[in-house]
Amino acid sequence: MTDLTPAELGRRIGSGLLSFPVTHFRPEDLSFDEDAYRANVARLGAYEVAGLFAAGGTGEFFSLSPAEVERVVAAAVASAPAGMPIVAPAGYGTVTAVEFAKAAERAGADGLLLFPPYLTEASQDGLAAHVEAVCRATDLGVIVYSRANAVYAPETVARVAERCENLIGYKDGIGDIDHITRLYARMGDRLTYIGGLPTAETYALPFLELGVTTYSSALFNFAPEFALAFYAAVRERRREDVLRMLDDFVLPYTRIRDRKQGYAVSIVKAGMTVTGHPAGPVRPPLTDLEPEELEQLSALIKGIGG
Ligand SMILES: O=C([O-])C(=O)C[C@H](O)[C@@H](O)C(=O)[O-]
Repeated sequence: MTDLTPAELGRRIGSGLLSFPVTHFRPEDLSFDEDAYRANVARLGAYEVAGLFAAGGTGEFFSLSPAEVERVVAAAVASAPAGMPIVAPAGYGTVTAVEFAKAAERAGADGLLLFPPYLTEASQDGLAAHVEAVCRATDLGVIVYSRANAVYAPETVARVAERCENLIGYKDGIGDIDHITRLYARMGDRLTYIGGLPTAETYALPFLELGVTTYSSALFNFAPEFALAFYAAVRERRREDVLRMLDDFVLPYTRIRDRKQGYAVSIVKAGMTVTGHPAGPVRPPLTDLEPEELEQLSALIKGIGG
């Protein structure tokens, strides 16, 4: 059971960089490689991060069965250093999302990241009911991931936050300045705001001015020192340093990422391979990088000392 109240969890995760570990699969049959996953969580947990989001988007939540998600979250809880907040995923339709919330509690997680419902579009009233049902089913702090078919209007977030104290965070996967400004102006420090666009470093500095104090770093998986140095430069508003690191590494990296749909995750697993921390292939429907893309990535990573 978590020691953190939802409000404490919100403060903790807003105070530092967020780790979104990949999920390890065995090359021969794509089964979950728990030993390798645990070793990686222990390795990443030794760095100064504010929270670890197990089986998130980068952790291929969408390719795991509910039983696997629970196993991955329990493995993260068992292998991260004591006191590291662990956030578990919930997703798909409302009934399934509630089941994920229960499973997260069983597995010992400290909070929940609520992914968009599967497939269908929904009205703002429907989205509000979806989030409220999940919040009411758990004592854990809940962060909504606003993206794709679940873009939460500021009024919707405010309405649910008023009814559910454990709605503590808003993760943005849209990048609409107007939207974030309206939300922050309305909710201020009642929520923690997380940048959650692919390769979130790209937007970190301008987002900080909008109240978004942290972001989900997928790069942190294979370049933890670089990711932490980047985060420090953002928080200290060292603009020149941020721009240099964007130009040297982050933006060329996104050019490889943009070659195919789904590469935002595949390129992270490729980064693990080229830095000597293999996490296995991605599961379908994602596809792995081509050999020549792997070489380009390797050269880029060498350029930042990785
Ligand atoms: O759920 C997730 O893994 C994400 O939100 C996506 C990434 O961590 C994203 O922010 C990134 O690629 O930096």
